[in-house]
Amino acid sequence: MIKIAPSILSADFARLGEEIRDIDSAGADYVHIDAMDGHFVPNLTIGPMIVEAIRPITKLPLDVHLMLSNPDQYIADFAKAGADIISVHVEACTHLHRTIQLIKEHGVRTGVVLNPATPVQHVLPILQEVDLVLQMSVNPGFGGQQFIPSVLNNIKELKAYKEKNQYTYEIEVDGGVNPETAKACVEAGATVLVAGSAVFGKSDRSEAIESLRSR
Ligand SMILES: O=C(CO)[C@@H](O)[C@H](O)COP(=O)(O)O
Ligand SMILES: [Fe+2]
Repeated sequence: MIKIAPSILSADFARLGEEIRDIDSAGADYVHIDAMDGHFVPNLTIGPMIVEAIRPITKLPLDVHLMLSNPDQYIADFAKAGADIISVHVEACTHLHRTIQLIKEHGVRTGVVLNPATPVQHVLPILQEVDLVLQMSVNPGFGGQQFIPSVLNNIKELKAYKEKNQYTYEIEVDGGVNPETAKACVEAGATVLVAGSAVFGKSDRSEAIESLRSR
C-alpha cells in the first residue's frame, strides 16, 4: 500500500490546525513538514515551535524534512518537538553517519535526502542505517514546481539496491507529485508520495489523496 504524505507547505497557515485535521480524516499516512533555513535553500519556513504546536493535533507520524545547512544543530529541538521521522540532505552533511546516529539517539526514525542531481552512489554507504530515503523530484525550496523525470532512474536504483541487500527503507518522492507523475514514481519503486499542491490545492482532500494512492 502506497503511503501519502501531504506537505503542509501548501496548507493555509492561518488555519494550520484545521488543515491538519482535514488531511488526517481524509486518510493521509504522514504529515510532511518542510523546514527551510534560507541558506541551504532560498526560503524560510517552519521551525521546531510549529512542530510542537502541531503535535497534539494529530496522531499521524510527523515526517520532518530538514533543508538546513547545519542540521545537527537542530535535531534535538525537532525531536523534542515531536518529530517521528527526521530526514537530512546528504548535500548538507559533512559527517552523514554521525548525523544519522544523532537522530537515532533521540529515538527518531532516520531519513536521508538526495537532490535531483545527486547520484545515488553518494548515499549507498548509509542505506543500511536509514529507515527512509527521500528522493527530491524538484530542487528543494518551494512547493508547486514541476516534476523532474530523470529522478525516476534514481528511484529504480534505490529499489534495486534495497532488494539486492534485503533492506527495509521506505522510498519517498517529493516535489511535483500529482496523479500523473505518481504513477511513474510508484512503477519505479516509490513507496511514499509527498504532495503539497496536489492535496492542499484541492478542496476535497479525500479525493485528492485517493487519486494519488490509486493513480
Ligand atoms: O520539500 C519540498 C520543497 O522543497 C516539498 O515537500 C514541497 O512542499 C512539495 O510541494 P509540491 O511540489 O507537492 O507542491
Ligand atoms: Fe519536502
